[in-house]
Amino acid sequence: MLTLLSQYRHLKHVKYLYRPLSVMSSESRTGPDDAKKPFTDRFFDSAANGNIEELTHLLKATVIVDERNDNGWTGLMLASRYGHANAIKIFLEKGCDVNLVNKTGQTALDIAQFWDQSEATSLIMDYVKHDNPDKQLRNFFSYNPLLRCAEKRKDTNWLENKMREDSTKYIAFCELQPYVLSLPDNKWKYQIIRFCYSDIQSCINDKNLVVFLGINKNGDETEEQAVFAIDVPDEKKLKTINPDGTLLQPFPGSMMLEPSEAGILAEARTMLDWLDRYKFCATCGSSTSVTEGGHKRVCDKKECKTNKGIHNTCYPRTDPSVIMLVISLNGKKCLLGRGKRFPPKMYSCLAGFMEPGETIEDTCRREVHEESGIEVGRVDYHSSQPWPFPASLMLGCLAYAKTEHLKVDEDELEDARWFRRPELVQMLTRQHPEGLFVPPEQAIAHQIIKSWVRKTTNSNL
Ligand SMILES: NC(=O)C1=CN([C@@H]2O[C@H](COP(=O)(O)OP(=O)(O)OC[C@H]3O[C@@H](n4cnc5c(N)ncnc54)[C@H](O)[C@@H]3O)[C@@H](O)[C@H]2O)C=CC1
Ligand SMILES: [Mg+2]
Ligand SMILES: [Mg+2]
Ligand SMILES: [Mg+2]
Ligand SMILES: [Zn+2]
Repeated sequence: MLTLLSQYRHLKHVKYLYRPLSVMSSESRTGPDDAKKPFTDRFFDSAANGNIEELTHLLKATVIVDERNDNGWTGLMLASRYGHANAIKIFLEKGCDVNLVNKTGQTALDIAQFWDQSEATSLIMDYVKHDNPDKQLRNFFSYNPLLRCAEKRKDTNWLENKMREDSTKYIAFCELQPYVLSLPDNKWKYQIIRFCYSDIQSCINDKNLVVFLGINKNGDETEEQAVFAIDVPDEKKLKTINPDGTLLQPFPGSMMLEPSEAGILAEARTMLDWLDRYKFCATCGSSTSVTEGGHKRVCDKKECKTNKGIHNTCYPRTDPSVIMLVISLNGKKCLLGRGKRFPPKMYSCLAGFMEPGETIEDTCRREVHEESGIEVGRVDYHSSQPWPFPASLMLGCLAYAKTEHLKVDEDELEDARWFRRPELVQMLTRQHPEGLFVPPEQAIAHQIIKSWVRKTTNSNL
């Protein structure tokens, strides 16, 4: 009964977010005034009314497919609400983003299901399942477009020739910060500068750290553009080659790269950091030499144990860490904490490094208990994210609490609190009355929170 009531409250709430023309007076629906309406109003009306002709016309040049109204509704959401299958097909063909949520945290699929629009529901479900396997959530820093071509790393001749080829590109780092150009009036504010061998030649010497990142396939099978990362300790050298460049700070700088650029940064930064930190053999303390295009360090002492058999100390590190959204016993709240070094008013998922011999699930249980005193039962995997500061792999999970009483670890956290769903929506959309917010969409924490908010839209206010 309680669930039914809460669904009904929710229904009223959603219903009045958008009033389509079908519930407005007939005068406003047609007539000469219609043409004078702003394009976006006409766009939302045509989506809600299933006016295919107008929709197709507006989408041709005037309105973007993912345009949103004041309540965060897209055309796809409106077409789904009123079950206009033909309009939905147009949006899907145009490549709209089915993952967007409105200000109450609902996707178009949530809306179609909630309003029992079965054709709309199956159209969107089929699209997500079959037509678009790539639509599975991918986190920022994971869109590296390069083919790593690990088999080429041992081919010294190939690598040496590639390093000098005209088509080869270098991205340069100084103190682990990439050298970038700023892009005015662009959503992604920076682009990593690509240098040719002739540009960067003067910076290459025996001491430079250079990593073969991979091949950029340009569609043409014969043209294989290799991409290398190079550490140039002196920024002035880079300035003389390209005076317009600047070094990009990790935060928030790297969040302002296009996702594919951030993917390349993730590989390059972690590799250069590892090469720089692990100069000596971890087993015998001797010096080491870089091989395999920067992907391996071998001990210079022939008799060293690491030169017999395979040793993980010769290879780059990845430190697995868990990051989890803890869900309360009744499924209506979730737990977020404030790390001591967080920006003021930011709350995020709890996180922690894995320890040897632990499963992902056990690390989640241990870290949540250490940091908040909460006991966790079931743990479900969500998604992962490379986090190149310096070498973490974030394993995102949903963790279901067995207790609710908080005992915050004051060494690590400044605060930890249970938040209800409507408050999370405000935090995700930066509309919280106290100004509280969660990390930006580039962080896996944001994506885990958002997907929980979406999934629980209809049943758990
Ligand atoms: N992508 C994202 O949304 C987020 C990423 N993170 C990352 O998750 C990672 C783990 O989170 P924390 O809460 O800091 O972990 P944590 O809760 O395990 O505590 C950190 C402490 O663990 C120890 N530690 C154990 N193994 C370590 C290792 N391999 N490297 C460094 N310190 C280690 C150190 O004493 C350190 O101070 C961090 O790298 C952090 O940057 C954290 C929150 C959000
Ligand atoms: Mg932690
Ligand atoms: Mg911890
Ligand atoms: Mg820990
Ligand atoms: Zn050694």
